[in-house]
Amino acid sequence: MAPANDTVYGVHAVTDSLTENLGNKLYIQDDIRGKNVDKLKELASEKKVGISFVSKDKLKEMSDGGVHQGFVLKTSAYAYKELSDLLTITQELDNPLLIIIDGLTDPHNLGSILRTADATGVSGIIIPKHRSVGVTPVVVKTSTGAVNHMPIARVTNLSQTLDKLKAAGFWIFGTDMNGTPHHNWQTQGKLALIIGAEGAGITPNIKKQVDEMITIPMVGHVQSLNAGVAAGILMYEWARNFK
Ligand SMILES: C[S@@+](CC[C@H](N)C(=O)[O-])C[C@H]1O[C@@H](n2cnc3c(N)ncnc32)[C@H](O)[C@@H]1O
Repeated sequence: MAPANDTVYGVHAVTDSLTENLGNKLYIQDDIRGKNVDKLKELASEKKVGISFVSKDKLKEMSDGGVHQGFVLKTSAYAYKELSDLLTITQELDNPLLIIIDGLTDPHNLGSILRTADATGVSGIIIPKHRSVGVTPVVVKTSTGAVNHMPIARVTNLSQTLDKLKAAGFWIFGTDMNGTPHHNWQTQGKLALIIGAEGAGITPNIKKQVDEMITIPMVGHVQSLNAGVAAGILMYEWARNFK
């Protein structure tokens, strides 16, 4: 089941959907210029959404005759789960692992995390609505189908989500370069593991809420691992205790 494509059009709707990381492809009327074009081109590029320039008639057809103002966006209509669904799924499990994504923007990294999550028996993924990639066609493709088997919840407030997970008995683990070596990670119980953004890592206020930081020791010259690779190593570290 690939995410169905929906269409939104008009400057405001397109801006909102792009900002919410729901855009798949932006279509711009080929003969218009101005600050809206510049703004939406910049936003699409920031969100890694492709752009095509098409005729006014083509846009009219795509928007079903609606007032498109020169902009049509194809969006992902992936059916996200609620946090409560993930809590229900994990309720009866002794040692579930949830992966929490804090600000990843590269769809290849999210797709790769979904693929390994499925392979290792992770119970679900939590991604923030803002400042993070959602389930786009690239994510679907990179996950090689895992997206269809992995419950993914999108949450508005990651900090409140961590509070709810703690109240449900989860231990919250963060990941960076200054924590407990991953081979000493105590993986019994209900676990949630946070993976940080490609550039900045885990946001400081989220770090304050974790029970413990976990590190994959490194001996070479680079500062950190790719987020998808780090997540993969840690999911296998967790899985080897239970599978
Ligand atoms: C490219 S790293 C971000 C590096 C960032 N400058 C920092 O200081 O955290 C992206 C994410 O991958 C994970 N990661 C990368 N290398 C890691 C390592 N050696 N140990 C644990 N997690 C790691 C963390 O979740 C990190 O937030």
